[in-house]
Amino acid sequence: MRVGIACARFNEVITKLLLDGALETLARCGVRDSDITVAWVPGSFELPVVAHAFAKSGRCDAVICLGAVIRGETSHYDMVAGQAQGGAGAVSMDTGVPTIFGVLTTENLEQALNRAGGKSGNIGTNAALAAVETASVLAAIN
Ligand SMILES: O=c1[nH]c(NC[C@H](O)[C@H](O)[C@H](O)CO)c([N+](=O)[O-])c(=O)[nH]1
Repeated sequence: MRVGIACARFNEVITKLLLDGALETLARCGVRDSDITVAWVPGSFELPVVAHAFAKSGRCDAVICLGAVIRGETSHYDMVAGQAQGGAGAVSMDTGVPTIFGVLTTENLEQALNRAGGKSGNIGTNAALAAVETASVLAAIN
């Protein structure tokens, strides 16, 4: 299975933890390092365009978008989060390549840390599992 991961650098203290969780989970699922490509983008707003490139490349069976949008620190929270969510969904439907939304949208940094390997788990891990399962389902159908 080949996986493309688009990771936002904004709030990198969080997104690096999400990426670590995703990579560890993909390895546990048997995905080879050589079949994983990670691309860093400035922020979550840029995730969809890189996800689309991964999906259209023909070299990814699944794409994972990782980011952290924190309301307490931005006046355009809804726009950034909306673009990331809507964009990831559009890539999935436009290309047929499962594009997983692993973007945290939280009120504050503490909530984000709790969901990046803290007491609420790691959204990066969840996203990796969703990518592997959905790609497997599609492979069985197609
Ligand atoms: O990923 C994020 N990008 C953010 N902004 C940058 C945005 O994603 C774009 O990179 C930027 O608007 C340039 O297009 C955030 N805030 O503004 O706070 C944020 O919380 N998270």
